Amino acid sequence: MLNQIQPPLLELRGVGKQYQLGEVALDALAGVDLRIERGEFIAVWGPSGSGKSTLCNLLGLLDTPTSGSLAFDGEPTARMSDRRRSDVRNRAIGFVFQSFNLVPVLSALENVMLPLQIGGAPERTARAEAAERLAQVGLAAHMAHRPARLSGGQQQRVAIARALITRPALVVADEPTANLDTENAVMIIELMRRIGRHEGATFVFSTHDERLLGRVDRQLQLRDGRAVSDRQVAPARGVS
Ligand SMILES: Nc1ncnc2c1ncn2[C@@H]1O[C@H](COP(=O)(O)OP(=O)(O)OP(=O)(O)O)[C@@H](O)[C@H]1O
Repeated sequence: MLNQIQPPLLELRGVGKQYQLGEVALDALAGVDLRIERGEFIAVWGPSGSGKSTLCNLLGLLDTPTSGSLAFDGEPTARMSDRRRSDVRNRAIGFVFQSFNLVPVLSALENVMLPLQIGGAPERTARAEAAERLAQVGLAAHMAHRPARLSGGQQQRVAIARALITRPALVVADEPTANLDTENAVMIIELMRRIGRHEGATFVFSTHDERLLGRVDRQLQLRDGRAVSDRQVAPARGVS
């Protein structure tokens, strides 16, 4: 039976993030109301300085709002201890970064294994699951390569495999295509979309590239720290 009372994956009410720069207070985000459900594929877009990274950091529980409330899976983050917040982050959230952030001395396979090993999984299990993930992103033939031997698009695919290895409910990707050419950017977005759809994971990625917006289900536009438009462009998939 459908569970009608399941809370949204993320719920933001009047969220603000203010930075104090000497005497001056800067509102990087102000009054953001947002509900994100399981299985959504969302682009956060807007010009430089509009608050995309700040929002990604809040959604990924890397940072906390200075006003308003944010709940992850129904649990208000304001009531989470630092320890609890990092537990939730490690268990339920994967990250993809603009500059890939792979460990240069490790192979693609070892990079993808890392989150499982940090979580205490036996090496054999981690190795098998990482191999499966790399195959899923089309890199079965590149598992032994170190990042320097991979193209930017391939490195980002390794990073996606790494973000997914713990089967997170949410993947937050801050400008994942900023260092890629258009062909690779489209490939990365399509890959995230396909995997999100297949596994019911929620993907939120930020971009300033409007050409990518046609490939998402929902477009959240930021300007000067405010959500100025929130468009559902494809039916929400949710998770059955
Ligand atoms: N740690 C910080 N300290 C002070 N101000 C900050 C900090 N982080 C961000 N800001 C400011 O907050 C505003 C929003 O920044 P943010 O990085 O979220 O925007 P963005 O849309 O991601 O920009 P970009 O596309 O250039 O990455 C900007 O004015 C920025 O200068």
